[in-house]
Amino acid sequence: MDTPILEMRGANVFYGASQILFGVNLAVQRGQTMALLGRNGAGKSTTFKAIAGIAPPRGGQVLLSGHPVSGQAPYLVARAGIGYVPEDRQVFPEHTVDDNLIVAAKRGPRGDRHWTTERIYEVFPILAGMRNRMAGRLSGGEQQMLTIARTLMGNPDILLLDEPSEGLAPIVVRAIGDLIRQLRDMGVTILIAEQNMHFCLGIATHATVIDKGQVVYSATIDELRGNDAIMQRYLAV
Ligand SMILES: Nc1ncnc2c1ncn2[C@@H]1O[C@H](COP(=O)(O)OP(=O)(O)OP(=O)(O)O)[C@@H](O)[C@H]1O
Repeated sequence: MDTPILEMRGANVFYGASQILFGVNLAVQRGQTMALLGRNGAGKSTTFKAIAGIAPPRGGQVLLSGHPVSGQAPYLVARAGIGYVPEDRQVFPEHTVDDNLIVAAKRGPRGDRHWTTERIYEVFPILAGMRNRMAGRLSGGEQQMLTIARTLMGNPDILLLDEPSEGLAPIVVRAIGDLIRQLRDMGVTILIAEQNMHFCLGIATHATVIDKGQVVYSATIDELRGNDAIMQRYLAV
């Protein structure tokens, strides 16, 4: 197998004295859409924070294309190629959609500039029609699209999406799902944390299941779909 774009090896993460992650291993290959699934409180967001450098592991490593990034400040991790979209949608509310995108524009880790505002507007036509609108006036779903678009403007090697469907109406969840599928089909490498397994079944190529801070299963999405025992036990379907 090729060197994974993103690898977490034996990560132990603590908040103060409480250990939250216990030796988490995770590997995402180029072009995969990996779902990190688990119940509320299982440790999905903490895994993302550990990767992004916000909650650095006390043991273990995070590697990007084989190079260690753990221990680096979050802005350096971002610059190395990890595009993290946190759960709370962070847009600049008093700035236009266009400005939100422009301020996020950055060459990728190897100087590539694949994502431009023009390219974003082709892939996110809904944002194109709102380019002069204040971001704070967008709906929750539109803000979610804008945060994903802004992160792509940094030309990352991998996109980390933390619960992109959370708090959105079913029709909006479908639109976000279509968008992520489109990015997947364009070859964008994605790691997506979700409680909503059904959302991920139609999007992801691979799945890793986390429970009480430990990885309990990792396989292709089709294998997960055929494994009732895992779904019943850890995903409460
Ligand atoms: N800042 C913090 N301080 C202490 N404990 C925390 C903190 N943030 C999260 N936790 C605890 O860590 C555990 C894992 O939380 P985490 O947010 O990673 O789970 P999650 O799988 O992302 O769930 P959710 O879907 O609720 O976000 C939970 O028990 C949570 O209460």
